[in-house]
Amino acid sequence: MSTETKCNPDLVRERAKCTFDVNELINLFYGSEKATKERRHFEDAVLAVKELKDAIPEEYLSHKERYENGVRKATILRDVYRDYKAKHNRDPPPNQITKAVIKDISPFLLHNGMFVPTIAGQGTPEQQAEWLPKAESMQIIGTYAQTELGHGSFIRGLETIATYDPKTEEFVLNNPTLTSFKWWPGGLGSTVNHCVVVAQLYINGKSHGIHPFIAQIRDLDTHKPLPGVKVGEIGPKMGFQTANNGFLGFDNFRIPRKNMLMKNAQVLKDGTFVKGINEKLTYGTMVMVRVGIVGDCSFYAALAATIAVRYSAVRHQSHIKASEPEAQILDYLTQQHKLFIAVASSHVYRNAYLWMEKMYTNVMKELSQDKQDNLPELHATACCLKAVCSRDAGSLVEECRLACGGHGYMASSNLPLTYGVTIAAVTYEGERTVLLLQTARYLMKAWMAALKGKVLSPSVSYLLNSLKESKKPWQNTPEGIVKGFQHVSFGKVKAAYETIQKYMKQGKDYEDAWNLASVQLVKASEAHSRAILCEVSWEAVCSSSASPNLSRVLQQLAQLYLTYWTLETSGDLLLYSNITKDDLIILRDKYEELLVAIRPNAVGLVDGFDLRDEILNSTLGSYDGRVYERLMEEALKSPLNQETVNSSFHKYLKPMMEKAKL
Ligand SMILES: CCCCCCCCCCCCCCC/C=C/C(=O)SCCNC(=O)CCNC(=O)[C@H](O)C(C)(C)COP(=O)(O)OP(=O)(O)OC[C@H]1O[C@@H](n2cnc3c(N)ncnc32)[C@H](O)[C@@H]1OP(=O)(O)O
Ligand SMILES: Cc1cc2nc3c(=O)[nH]c(=O)nc-3n(C[C@H](O)[C@H](O)[C@H](O)COP(=O)(O)OP(=O)(O)OC[C@H]3O[C@@H](n4cnc5c(N)ncnc54)[C@H](O)[C@@H]3O)c2cc1C
Repeated sequence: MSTETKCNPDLVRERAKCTFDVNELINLFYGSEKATKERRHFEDAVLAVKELKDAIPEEYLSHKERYENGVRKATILRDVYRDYKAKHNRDPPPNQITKAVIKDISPFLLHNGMFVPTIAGQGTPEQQAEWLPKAESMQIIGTYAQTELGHGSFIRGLETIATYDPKTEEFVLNNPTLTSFKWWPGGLGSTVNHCVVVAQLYINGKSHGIHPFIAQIRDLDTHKPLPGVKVGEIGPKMGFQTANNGFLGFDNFRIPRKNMLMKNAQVLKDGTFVKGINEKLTYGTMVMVRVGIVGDCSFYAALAATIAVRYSAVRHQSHIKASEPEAQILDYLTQQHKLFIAVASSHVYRNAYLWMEKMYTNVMKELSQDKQDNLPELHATACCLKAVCSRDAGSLVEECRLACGGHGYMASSNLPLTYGVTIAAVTYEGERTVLLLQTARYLMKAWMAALKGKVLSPSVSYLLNSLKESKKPWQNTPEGIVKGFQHVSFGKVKAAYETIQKYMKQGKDYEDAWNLASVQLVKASEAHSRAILCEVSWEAVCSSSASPNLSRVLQQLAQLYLTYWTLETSGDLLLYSNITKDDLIILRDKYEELLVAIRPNAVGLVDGFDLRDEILNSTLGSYDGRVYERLMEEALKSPLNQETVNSSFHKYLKPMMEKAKL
């Protein structure tokens, strides 16, 4: 982090007021002092590589140049990772330094994030031994090719076909229609030479559902598409410009039998199909990534909050009192209302991620012992938390951007790009509504079990408690609010269930009744997610090892999250819990008191995310607060400022002006 010598005086004053030790917060957020040290050490090593610095901002490059620059930097970054591993005999610590280097999305994201994990998770030990060393050392580069032009959400409807030919012991891959073309996979455009292709398996004319296959699609020397492969890039998007998303189609393209990833289902030499213990295990990589996305949401909320809070401390505009100098915009309560929820939410998502990671690890361990009891709970929880956190995080980033006024609209603030990247997660790895409806299936089953008095899984056991406790009076405490959200979820689950029953009594079949109740079902899933987020984050804060000074502030943040959402969803609470109008008025006042209480620590709290200037990549958010100087410095980098008179003056403007004289 930079020293404070050249710091903006407002930021110096803000840091002096902080009531807790920022380093303690950093160490708590990232796990330990050791973890902080190692992460910073690795970040230093990356940032020391001169070739990773951009000569001009990426926004001035063409689509093609931007991609090429992304690949260039991704390969250098990969060397730094490899060298670190060789020197320390372990992977680099978790870090976000790729953001300081690639800025947008790495063309290798899908290689590291899904190609390698799919081989590890879906391959037999022999398949892992064949492909993992090559993939991990980047002798081969891959992606995860599942989505097609015609189908993304409903993956049983995928049209890519893998037909088994027992004579040659090969699968023949085909994309028979335009809609069957793979569309979206990151890196597919021009980077990868391999992919995991998800395709419908046919043996002797019989369909056996979708399965993952490894296909080499480009020559390793020339990088030309292999015969029978049509591949390309899909063009510019809202973000993800350097992710190199692509399309892919096969025409009678043959791969050996051993290229079907066979940890779950298998195809024997003679074409016998052997079912796996659970066909949904084929969806395993998606579950893992959904868990990871909750962690990403914490990062993006922290990044946007750091930029907007620091900027708001430096920016002065208008007066609170006419007799006083222009106020820091951070002193306006409305500004605090916009920003502090982003700071609080980052902590909430972080705690939810750590909680989900534990659940994921436990279930993976159980699956390795052929125990699947907790898989449905993992799937349902990962679906709804991914759906709710990604949408909330996108809205928080946008609110932070708006809170920076006009300057938030500048690319150099890094808030527009951050919004584009954050909001993509609402769609990828399972579209929001579709995932919430998956959770709703689980909630309906849990509700039916609750009605029968059965024991429920931990994440839904509150449904049983709520059945018993619904008449207890409301309590205006954090624990009481958590219970309140559980009552809302309980009420919405019950209402959705009863709506389905109502339609069925009217003669509708279950599927139609489900569709007619689906707005309520989605809302029930959202309420369930909110109840989990509130409970998990409050418990994490209560059980944290923080010092009293830090603990006080973390509790304020957690309470801010609870009261913010109580006030946002007060209608639901009035409907489904025993909260009263008077309770809500008390909580409204409490919320405003919390904003005021957090205000002196706002800059300390975002410093506690420990995001370096290079990661923030923002004129508005740097540690030293030199906002106006950086805005001007960045503007001067515009190619239009590299010449006094642009040629368009002579070509167009002058002729136009002269014509106008005639
Ligand atoms: C912990 C460590 C974390 C480390 C993190 C690392 C992170 C790395 C980051 C990397 C970033 C990567 C960037 C990603 C870029 C984007 C990539 C992509 O988008 S890839 C494509 C993603 N596509 C999707 O997500 C598709 C969404 N659709 C589906 O998943 C499915 O079609 C569906 C689940 C919506 C429906 O499937 P279907 O087979 O039709 O099932 P049913 O609805 O009929 O349900 C039947 C039954 O199955 C259960 N089920 C469904 N899925 C699962 C599952 N994954 N696991 C367990 N069980 C599952 C479902 O609940 C039903 O159960 P039932 O008891 O019958 O109700
Ligand atoms: C930036 C980005 C990167 C991506 N990277 C990859 C990748 O690397 N590999 C890959 O394979 N894919 C990738 N994808 C694709 C992504 O996984 C899909 O776009 C996503 O799963 C959504 O599917 P869809 O586009 O078919 O949306 P659709 O399902 O067509 O959604 C359109 C609308 O229909 C609604 N809808 C659909 N089904 C239902 C239903 N059953 N009930 C109610 N409403 C429904 C949705 O709610 C939504 O409102 C990426 C996508 C993006 C945006």
